[in-house]
Parts: sequence; structure tokens; C-alpha cells
Amino acid sequence: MDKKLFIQTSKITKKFGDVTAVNEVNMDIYLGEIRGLIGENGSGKSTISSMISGIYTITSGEIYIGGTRYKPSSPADAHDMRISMIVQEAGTIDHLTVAENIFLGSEKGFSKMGFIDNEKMVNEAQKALDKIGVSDICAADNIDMYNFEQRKIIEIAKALYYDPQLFIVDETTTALSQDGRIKIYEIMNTLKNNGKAVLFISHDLPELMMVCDTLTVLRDGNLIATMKKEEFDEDRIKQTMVGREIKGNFYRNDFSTPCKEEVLLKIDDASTDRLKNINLNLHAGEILGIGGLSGSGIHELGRICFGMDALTKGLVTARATRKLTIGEKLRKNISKVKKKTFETPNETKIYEIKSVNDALESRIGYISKDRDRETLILESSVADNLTLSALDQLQVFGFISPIAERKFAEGQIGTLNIKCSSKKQLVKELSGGNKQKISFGKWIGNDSKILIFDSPTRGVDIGVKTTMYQLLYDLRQQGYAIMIISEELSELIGMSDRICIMKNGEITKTFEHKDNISDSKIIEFMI
Ligand SMILES: Nc1ncnc2c1ncn2[C@@H]1O[C@H](COP(=O)(O)OP(=O)(O)OP(=O)(O)O)[C@@H](O)[C@H]1O
Repeated sequence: MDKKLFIQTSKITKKFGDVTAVNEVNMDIYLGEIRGLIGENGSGKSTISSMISGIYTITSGEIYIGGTRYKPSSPADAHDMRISMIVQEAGTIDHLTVAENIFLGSEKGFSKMGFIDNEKMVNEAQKALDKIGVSDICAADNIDMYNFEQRKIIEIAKALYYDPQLFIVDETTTALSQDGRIKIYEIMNTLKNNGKAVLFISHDLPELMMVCDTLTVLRDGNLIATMKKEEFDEDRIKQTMVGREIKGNFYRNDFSTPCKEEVLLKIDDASTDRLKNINLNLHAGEILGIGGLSGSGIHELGRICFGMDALTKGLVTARATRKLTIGEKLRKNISKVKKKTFETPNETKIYEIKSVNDALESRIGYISKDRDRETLILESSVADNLTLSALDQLQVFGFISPIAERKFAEGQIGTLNIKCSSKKQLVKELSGGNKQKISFGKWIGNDSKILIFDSPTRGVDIGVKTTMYQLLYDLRQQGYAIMIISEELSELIGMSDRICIMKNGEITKTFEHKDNISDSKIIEFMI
């Protein structure tokens, strides 16, 4: 049976100043299909979905629904046409309740004699959560109680409440754990089987190939190809996406060099309200993977390493080279001016990590899963975000050297291929993957020898993933201690010397790389 066309874009274009984010894209999306959208970071995927869902206005071109011109000027216009979208970034607002978040902008539906009927709103919100099988979130709670993944689930409930004809999922699966991913695949399939359309954005090619019926490839804002399921071929899609051949395995090949005896980060019998009796040593020259399902405590483990959550018992300590005294800094600067070498004292000190300040003092680098709220300063420039954690290094006689600052920022922009109009561009204006590159770049190449990276490659395209993995491997070889917290098992297996699996706030199993680890062996200890 022929599928019915739902929405049609005709030469839609979006410009931000001089940047053409989307260039004359023609796309037809049918009811009863899951359409994938793939392209490198900054290729225009979110911009297209944002135009369809009324977040951005269109610079030129037209959109038609059922043959009628559709010109949304707000997400409310899109809701009216039964189009809902899950955005890539955090789409909830702090300090409001779950129910208020779900009905933000639609409160009118609950007004009674000029007042909002809160009870009715909470009941409806709970129904929206029930509808997608969520039982551990209470609609009356303040949203601040919930973590990034739970907030994504709340956004999904909100989007589906409006019974969309078109459901847009922008790079959401990497924010979810394995069980969350399975849930969203089920939701998308149910919608498709009920004759609705889904537009699904992801960088995970196997996932797209499994879930989608058709796949549209973008490059630099241009639509390059649309393929049907029977035409899917991994190598061809990659090549169409980047315009060149991408070959081989992007994980590390060498697992023969042992890590060092020296322990740089130590967790002794640590507990919090979410973690139980964690004991862990992170060695110099080691990549330690941490894996587990949603709610297993993997993200909380990262947080205690950076002093973000208080311990109820136990200890986290870091071994780091002590910082220079003022006198030593002065001598170092004088040596620089005289082009002489300065021997940096190599004395190590043990720091107890009880706060973020302690973590910074011991030069721990951390990427939070909730990048926009906890790792980046969105209102600041690319250069400021990149150099913030390297300021010590960039100082000359107590002042930040503009030349050193420029070199550092430009170096990171080049290495990680960060797509920005200039280093002065505000981070909030970058695409999701490019923001992630900045979170990564801010800790690489400065003094941080202990790196705690939660979902480091979230939303990053395959080309840059390769660079990131190579950088992590090089740092490991230089003696850095690296913890990768990830829900992608292939990433953990492909990069880690050891993998700790967590369940219910505890470490349930530790694998060595030489144990011939496989997905199925790991999953056994997760569930
Ligand atoms: N508000 C904005 N101001 C200026 N430029 C912007 C803005 N939003 C997006 N851009 C630019 O538009 C281009 C396309 O961005 P978009 O977010 O659509 O990419 P994407 O394909 O979704 O990338 P990713 O995979 O990283 O999420 C990028 O170069 C980005 O910097």
C-alpha cells in the first residue's frame, strides 16, 4: 500500500548571519515511516527539525502539510499540527514540577476561574507518564529531583501526550541507557504501526539502520541522498555523509602495554544515598570503563570523583603533582622570558576530594553527562570555554597571555575540528556535537592528569569519534589516568583496560580486557 505524504519541505533554508545552516532542502516524510536523518556535526539536522517544529523560523523556502502551506512561528503552532519534538539538549526547566514541565505553554487547558487547577494538571501529567510505562516518576515532584535521563523520559511523555502525527527525536538515544533506548525504539515502532511518522536523528549508524525505513543524509546543510532500507550499506552511508571513505576500526588496537602501578585516583569504601561501598583504584596509564544500566549509579560514581556529591561514608583521594608556589611561578616566568628551561618540581601530594574545588586543585578533569548545565558556560565564547581549565598554564606574571590563549584555543579547534564561525562565537550557538567537542577539548592538553569522562562521545560524529579515541589512547600512553563512563558497550570494550559493571549502586563485576569481554558477558552482570 502506498504511504501517505505527511509533510513536505520545499527548498527550506536557514541562515544565521553569514552561516547557512540548511540550504534549499527538499524532503518528503510519509505517515507510517521512520525516517532517519544523519550527517556530521553541524550538518544541519537539528536546524531542519527546529524549523519543522517551530523553534526556528525559516529564512526561505516553504513547508506543506497535506498540501497546505505550514508556516510555524512557535512550537505551539507545531503542536496544533500534531508535530512534537524531543530536543537534543535538556528540554526541561528547573524548579518547576514535572507536571508544570509537561504542560508548559498549555496551562490554559487547566485554568479554572483564573487559577490553575494543579491537581488536575498533576493527574493528567501522571497519565502521560503512565502511557509510556513510567512508574518511578511522580508528576507532582520538583523536576530538580530527577537526573538527565529521567528528564529526557519526561520530555518523551510530554511529546507523546499531544498524540503527534510526526514525532521528531533529535539525538536522544545517547542520553538514554540501554533500557531507555529499548523503550524509545518501541515507542517509535508503535507510532509507525499506528500510521504516524517519525523523524529520527542519531549518530549511531547501526541503530539507524536497524530502526529506520528510509535514511536522509545531510552534508554541510545540503541534502545529499535519501536511501530506502534495502539500499542501506554502512560504508556507503559513511562515505555519503563525509564525502570521503572512512575505513577501519576507530577504537584502540594495542592492549599490550600494561598500566602503571601508581594509583592516581582512589575510592575507599565510599557511599552516598545512591552508591554503596565503592572501592576502586584508577591507575596511571589506565583507561577504566564504567558500565551499567540506568539508575545503576555509573553517573553518580563520576560525580563523586569530581567532588559534586557528598559522601555519607568513605573517601575519595587523588594523587597529583602539587601546584607551583608563587616564587616558583615567578622563576618559571623569568626562565620563559630568558628562554631557559625550568625544572617543574615533580612532588606529588594526596588530595582528599570533598568538593569541586578540591577536584580542580588536584587537576581532575570531568565531563558531565549533563554537559550544558554542568560542563559548559553556554553564554561564553568557544575560546573562553576551552581555556577556562588551562588558565594556570596560560598565565605569564599573573596575567593570561593572549597569545598563549589564542594558540591553545585554536589548537583545540583544529584538532577536534570544532565547527564554529570564530573562536569568539558563543557556545550556545553551536551544534550539539560541537559543544561536546568543547567539553572534551577543555580538559585535553592542560594539566589535568586524571580524566573522568561521562559519555565523552555523546552526539559526536564518527570522524571526530576517531580523533577523540586516538587522543584518549595517546594520553593513556603518556600516563594519564582515564575513567570512561558510558552506556555504549562497544566503546567500553573497544577502549578500556578494565571494565567495572555497576548495578543498584554497587560494582558487581570487574573485567580485564584479556578476559575476552563480549556484550553478552557484560549484560549478564548489569541486569
Ligand atoms: N543559534 C545559532 N546561531 C548561530 N549558528 C547556529 C545556531 N544554531 C545552529 N547554528 C549553526 O548551524 C549549523 C548547523 O547546526 P545544527 O545544530 O543544525 O547541526 P547538527 O547537524 O544538528 O549537528 P550535531 O550533530 O552536532 O547536533 C552549525 O554550524 C551551527 O553552528
